[in-house]
Amino acid sequence: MKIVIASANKGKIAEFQKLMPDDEVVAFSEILGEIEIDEDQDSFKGNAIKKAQTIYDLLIEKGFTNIIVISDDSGISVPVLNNEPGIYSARYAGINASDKDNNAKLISKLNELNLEKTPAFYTACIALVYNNQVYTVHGWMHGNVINKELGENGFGYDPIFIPNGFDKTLGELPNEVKKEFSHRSKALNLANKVLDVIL
Ligand SMILES: O=P(O)(O)OP(=O)(O)OP(=O)(O)OC[C@H]1O[C@@H](n2cnc3c(O)ncnc32)[C@H](O)[C@@H]1O
Ligand SMILES: [Mg+2]
Repeated sequence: MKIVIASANKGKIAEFQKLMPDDEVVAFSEILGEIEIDEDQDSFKGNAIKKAQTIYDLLIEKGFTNIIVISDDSGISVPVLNNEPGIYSARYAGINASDKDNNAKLISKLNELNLEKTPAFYTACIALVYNNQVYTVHGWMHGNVINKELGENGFGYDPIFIPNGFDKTLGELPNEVKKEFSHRSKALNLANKVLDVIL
């Protein structure tokens, strides 16, 4: 089945392709080119719906029929920092901030509090649009963030995130390990259950 991913994040798109090996998973940019969507909603859910619906409407306008669009709005929350950066994870260190910039900002916040390590969790909201109906599901992954980057695997905050039950960061652990229990995998499992019912 052809599923259009309403994301411009290469790390996320790669994870979706690995998580759905039997489907044809296409990034929206391959069909529509580059599009900026203003993530101005106040929740992961609001932004996920906005991204999925925007791409779905553009594809319908182009004459596509019977398509499934999936978006992902996600981020990391650190309770000791009042759940920062949360929905602002992509632009924590400013608009157009790189993963390195965002990790450096989070590390500096930990250092200000003299913390080498503190609990944190990832959230992913996946919005799915099919037949002009929107469905949303969430997944979470708990662990700790540390005040140094370790490893090159994954993307985003993965080099500073140690999932519960492990003593290595997601930057050090193989991608296959993250796939087993990530916020994105858990949300996608629920999205697949929705697809089982609506298709
Ligand atoms: O909106 P799209 O186009 O999907 O791409 P994005 O990178 O802007 O994605 P978000 O708006 O959802 O922001 C998510 C932020 O949280 C980070 N993030 C989300 N999931 C992650 C994961 O599995 N591992 C590491 N960082 C993650 C990611 O690096 C971004 O900085
Ligand atoms: Mg975004």
